[in-house]
Amino acid sequence: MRTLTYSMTEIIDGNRVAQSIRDDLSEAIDELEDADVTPTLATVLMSDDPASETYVSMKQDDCAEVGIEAIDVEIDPDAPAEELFDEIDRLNDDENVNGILVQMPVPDHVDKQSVLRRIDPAKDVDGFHPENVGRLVAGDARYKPCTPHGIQKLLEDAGVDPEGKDAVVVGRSDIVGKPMANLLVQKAEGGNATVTVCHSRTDDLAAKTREADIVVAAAGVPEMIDGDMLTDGVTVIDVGINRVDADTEKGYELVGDVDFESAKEKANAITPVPGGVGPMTRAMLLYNTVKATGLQHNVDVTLP
Ligand SMILES: Nc1nc(=O)c2c([nH]1)NC[C@@H]1CN(c3ccc(C(=O)N[C@@H](CCC(=O)O)C(=O)O)cc3)C=[N+]21
Repeated sequence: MRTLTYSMTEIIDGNRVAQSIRDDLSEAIDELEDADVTPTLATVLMSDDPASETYVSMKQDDCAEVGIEAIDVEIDPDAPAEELFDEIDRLNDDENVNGILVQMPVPDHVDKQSVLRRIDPAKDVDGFHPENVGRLVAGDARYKPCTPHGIQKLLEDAGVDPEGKDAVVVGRSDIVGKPMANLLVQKAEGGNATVTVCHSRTDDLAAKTREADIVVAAAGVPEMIDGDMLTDGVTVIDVGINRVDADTEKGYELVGDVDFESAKEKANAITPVPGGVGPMTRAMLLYNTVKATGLQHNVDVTLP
């Protein structure tokens, strides 16, 4: 008897999952409207980097789609840091503003940690303020950082429960790697994994990733994880959004931290770039903005 085996790899559609989050946010937004409150997000851009400009404008479009009011603040990247701090203070004091996002990176002459500390933690919809980081680590998160939270939603959608699994996070950034590892290890839904955090000083990365049931690639190095570094049946989450020069209309193409074609041969499920994690990051920003608005106005909102 011959056994025919074949495997189907699920391509996890971040655009679809993000759309369903946006749709499901309408319930909470209606509940806020019933209380005469329109959730409002202020984005602050102090950069002329085209990628940053693109991301901020996408966030504004997302807000318009779901009925969140967007306030768009731009600061000359050559202006003194005080100008940014004054703007943050003004937004902190503005009762109509529920969420504040200062697009990273800020210019070199602006101290990033001071920016993160300056934002009212109640309006810190990125979840980057030390108070919110502390609460996350303590297992009492208020605003989960958008990218790791979005990844939890993608895993859930793909039917991958991290509980009991070996998860390898590649990258130790404050905005993705560290909070991702924290969420995956926590004794909570979407957590309970055994987590290894790898980074640029890791000895024999491939030996670690080959042991993983779930790999989250967030190192910011184009296509650094390939199929040879993975085991059969792995779930691969690619956080990379590297712009590499290419002969396209825009002059670049987006490449993940994962070599998609070879990784797909091993994976049971994998996120593409674009159309994977990126749209989820934006959807969870809307989620946090709605959550923030509910908290600030004592409205018990129904979140997806
Ligand atoms: N305070 C702050 N908060 C952030 O959340 C933040 C930040 N600063 N600085 C930069 C990074 C990057 N980031 C992205 C979000 C969505 C996409 C995204 O939607 N990407 C699309 C494609 C985008 C394109 O076509 O260029 C996709 O992957 O399908 C990308 C990148 C948020 N960030």
